[in-house]
Amino acid sequence: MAIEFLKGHGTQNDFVVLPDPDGRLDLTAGRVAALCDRQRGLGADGVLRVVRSEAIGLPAGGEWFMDYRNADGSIAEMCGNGTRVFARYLVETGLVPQREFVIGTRAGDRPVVVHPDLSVTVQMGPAAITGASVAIVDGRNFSGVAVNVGNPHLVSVVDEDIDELDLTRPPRYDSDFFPDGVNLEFVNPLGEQRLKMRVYERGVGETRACGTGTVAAVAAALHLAGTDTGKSAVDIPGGRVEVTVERGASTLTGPAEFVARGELDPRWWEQAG
Ligand SMILES: N[C@@H](CCC[C@H](N)C(=O)O)C(=O)O
Repeated sequence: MAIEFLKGHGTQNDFVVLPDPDGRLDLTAGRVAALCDRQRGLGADGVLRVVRSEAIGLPAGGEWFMDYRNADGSIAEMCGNGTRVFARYLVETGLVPQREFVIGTRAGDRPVVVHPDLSVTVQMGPAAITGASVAIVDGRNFSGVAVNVGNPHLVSVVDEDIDELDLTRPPRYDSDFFPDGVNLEFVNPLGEQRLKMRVYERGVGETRACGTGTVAAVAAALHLAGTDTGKSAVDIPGGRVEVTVERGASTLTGPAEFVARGELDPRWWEQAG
């Protein structure tokens, strides 16, 4: 069986997209890790399997389910940048005839709009403040706001330039507070309605963007300012996204790009399993 793939990214958070409408692929953690490996595979921060919701018996309001996996093979509830890439794929291939529709994810249904310039807005659901904790980078403590955007985040707004932080090694965090792991964001406010952010993603490492992370960052910054409603541009190493947060809802708008498409070598796929 030929296995098609596409390579795409959202603000340089990059993904291997695997079209699998009928849910036939045996997508093991080993295969995901091999696909995402930048030396022995295609290289990516994660895998987006495009599967019909009914084909895998998962509850979803939309016809299509985004089966997202992190580069280490672990499963995550949600991926904001991936949802934009996923939405553009469905529209450009004609699998979805309209530009406003719903994508199923493990965090729930996510309505999307694919704009004429092919940027995408995702309704990201609630960004819930769940407490406070600490991230430790290079032995230094950074207090943070815990935010759940379907997946867990800890956002530290820091005084020093985030470009100076050494994120080559995993920051530490309180695993009692985050028993399933956490995505760690470090943020500099850049004035009115603008933030700069770096992220160390659960299951991946430092990435050039994280959509759920940018929503968490804006929600945390608003929370620290004593409010729960607002909007902000967020500059990440891979570009810029726009985020709105209100009570019980949030949106993420940004680009979605495709780089390549091809077929996996079936022998490589077998060995990778
Ligand atoms: N890059 C994604 C988030 C992917 C999942 C995350 N690493 C997790 O484990 O929760 C995004 O754009 O939101």
